[in-house]
Amino acid sequence: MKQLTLGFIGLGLIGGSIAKALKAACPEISIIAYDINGSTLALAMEEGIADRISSSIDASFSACDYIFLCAPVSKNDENLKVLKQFLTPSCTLTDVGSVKGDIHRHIEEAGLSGQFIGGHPMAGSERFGYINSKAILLENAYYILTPPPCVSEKRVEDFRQLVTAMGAIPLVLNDEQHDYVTAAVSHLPHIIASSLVNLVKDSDSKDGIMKMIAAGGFKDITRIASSSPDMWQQICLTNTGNIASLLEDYVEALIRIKEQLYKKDAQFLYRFFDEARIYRDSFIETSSGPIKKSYSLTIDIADEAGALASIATMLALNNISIKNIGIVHNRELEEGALRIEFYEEAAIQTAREILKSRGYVIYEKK
Ligand SMILES: NC(=O)c1ccc[n+]([C@@H]2O[C@H](COP(=O)([O-])OP(=O)(O)OC[C@H]3O[C@@H](n4cnc5c(N)ncnc54)[C@H](O)[C@@H]3O)[C@@H](O)[C@H]2O)c1
Ligand SMILES: O=C(O)C(=O)C[C@]1(C(=O)O)C=C[C@@H](O)C=C1
Repeated sequence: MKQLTLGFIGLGLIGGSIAKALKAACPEISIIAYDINGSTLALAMEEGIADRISSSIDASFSACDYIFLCAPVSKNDENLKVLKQFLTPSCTLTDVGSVKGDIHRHIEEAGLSGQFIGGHPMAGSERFGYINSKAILLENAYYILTPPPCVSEKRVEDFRQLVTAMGAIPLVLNDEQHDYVTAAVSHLPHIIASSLVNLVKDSDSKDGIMKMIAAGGFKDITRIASSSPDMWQQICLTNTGNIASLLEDYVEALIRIKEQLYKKDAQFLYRFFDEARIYRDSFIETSSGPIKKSYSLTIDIADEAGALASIATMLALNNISIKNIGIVHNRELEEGALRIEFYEEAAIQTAREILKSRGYVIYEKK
């Protein structure tokens, strides 16, 4: 890949992950970054991810072959107004927003459709900020591209190659298709997760027994309820029509289930769970899709001060990044159990060896 210059306006979870993935794949790439958070920029420089940082959107962005708009969606519009004067015609402008209709409208109003390709990596996390960004976040994730019809095929093809270099899988859709499908598989699920958490919060007893015993099922389906409320507020305010329409279908489906539940309709209930099981299982078979394998193990730890810290330190000293770590309360073991999740296969393998050599008993799901 020719020596490209990339600009990032906003270098948080997604901007940071893209920058890290591209820098790892093509170290010759040069990156200019602007973010309102000065410490983010300083860290990106220190880590060698940014080659230049800017305290504003200025003429340094004129050198860019690609500019990624990765600030929160409401800020992208303001940034675009300032950036426009520094854009050269050859530069491809892209964004990473979770909703595409709005940005496409703003780009058209700005007369920039010919050099814009909407982008949306279907990968993320409930965490945010540069500090949580990881090159691996994009690996094998679908990365949706929404080029306006007037964009040249060459520009789309070049951008596809850049997305492939990140380790992601490019998929071209139009902005309307994008907003409908993501409403179904991303936006509505976030509303469902948060409403379920709120239901449990409102139904729990004073001593929080529901919260205490909530196990894998509840935690699996509600992880995303920990996501940024700012981001999800923006998504709901910009993809309102699609989300509301799917929400209506979903409410109707829930009402049907409630009716059959009262009727104790055994056949309906079996079919309901069975159809969902078959369809859900078919997702896992698409192994290169965005559903990532989870690399986690559970170990026994003594119930004593510092036990968790010493394991975290031991792994950090061996350059192993931990994705998640926490005490597991819902298992039969007598002592405490610690579940550790890693980002990749190589990390779990090394961790397994280190922990075994220190005498830890390891449990892993087959
Ligand atoms: N989080 C996810 O799971 C996910 C996944 C795919 C796409 N997205 C989309 O990516 C976009 C960014 O989300 P994120 O998760 O990276 O958020 P983030 O909060 O991690 O990052 C946003 C970054 O923008 C910076 N910023 C804020 N205001 C700014 C401004 N006016 N100018 C320049 N920088 C500014 C922040 O300091 C931060 O570093 C959102 O539009 C979101 O829809 C998020
Ligand atoms: O994995 C998560 O935490 C996510 O919520 C990621 C997720 C999604 O819904 O799948 C969230 C929003 C994005 O626009 C794309 C991906």
